Amino acid sequence: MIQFDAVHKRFPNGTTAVHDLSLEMPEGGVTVLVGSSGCGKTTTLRMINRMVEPTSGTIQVGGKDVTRQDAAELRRSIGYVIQQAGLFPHRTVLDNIATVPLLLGWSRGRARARAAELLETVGLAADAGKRYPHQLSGGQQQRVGVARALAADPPVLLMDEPFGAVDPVVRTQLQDELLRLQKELSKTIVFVTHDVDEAVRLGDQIAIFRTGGHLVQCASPAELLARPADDFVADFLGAERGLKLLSLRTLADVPQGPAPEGGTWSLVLDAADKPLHWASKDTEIPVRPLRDGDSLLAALNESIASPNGLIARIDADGRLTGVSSRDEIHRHAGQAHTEARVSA
Ligand SMILES: Nc1ncnc2c1ncn2[C@@H]1O[C@H](COP(=O)(O)OP(=O)(O)OP(=O)(O)O)[C@@H](O)[C@H]1O
Repeated sequence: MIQFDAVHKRFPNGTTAVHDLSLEMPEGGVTVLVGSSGCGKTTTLRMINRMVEPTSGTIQVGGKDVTRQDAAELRRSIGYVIQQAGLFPHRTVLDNIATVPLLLGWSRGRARARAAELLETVGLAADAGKRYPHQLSGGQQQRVGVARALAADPPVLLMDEPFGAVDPVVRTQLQDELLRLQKELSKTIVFVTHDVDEAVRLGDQIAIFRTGGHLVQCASPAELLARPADDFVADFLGAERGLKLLSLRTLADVPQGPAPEGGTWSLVLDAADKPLHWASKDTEIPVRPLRDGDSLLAALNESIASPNGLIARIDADGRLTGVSSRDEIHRHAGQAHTEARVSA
């Protein structure tokens, strides 16, 4: 666990970057720091590994005051990922990943074997290890950045806008990868972003800051979306925060029935029972079938796009299990909102 107690940071030029911050970041969870530009997110992050020293207050990692530890040693025990990966341009990918293990005194062979293993963990082909950073795409470089941060298996990872410089499709892939990795590794992650959707997707808790380094609210995504503490938080989350809340709920509880027969639209399946499209007498409309783990938001979206308001549901193998109606999805969406408001 990372614990901030009454932490204040004032830079020599008089700027207060962080104001009286008390915050707990739970072990094995993802804490996302969001807020407008200049509100103190990066400063907060960098105080954890002592790249910035607090003016007053205490920060503990795993129960130990960071200011009582050797700064270089502390940094080696905490993974750090930044925007555009920050890789060493003249070292191969493998050597980049092996940096911290080598600093920790591992043998070259062991460090390289670990680096090769991590390449696979972050979804890169083995031959990427021999290349130099500029020979990789932005998304691949970010993956190397994550691998490098994980190399010495640190319990804590600090990630400062790690996916800020890649296009939206790659960004979603990198978020998926991080969620997959986190399921396996359960690191204590502190993640800075400007993007509310990214925060909602990745965070176990989200801390919202406003200018002057003031923490306004820290809560789970569902709690925050259902009960923003004030207008600043509500505005920050955006007008569609109701829809964002639906992105956190799955389709699993929405009932399903058999696909209709004999109506205007019928669902056409292939030989393996996989939905292909909706068909009427003279038109075919594409279908995007959904699984139980897909979100209510995706279901609502698909039910609006569907010509008869029905969505096709499939199992893990892609076979049709049934259909659900727009009304049913709508009813569950409303229920999800009420529950979130009551339990928040
Ligand atoms: N070394 C420094 N000296 C003086 N002021 C600084 C220094 N570093 C940051 N600041 C100021 O402290 C405030 C907080 O900066 P910080 O980088 O933590 O904000 P941020 O929320 O991460 O911003 P962004 O989202 O734009 O990256 C800003 O006003 C910034 O200008």
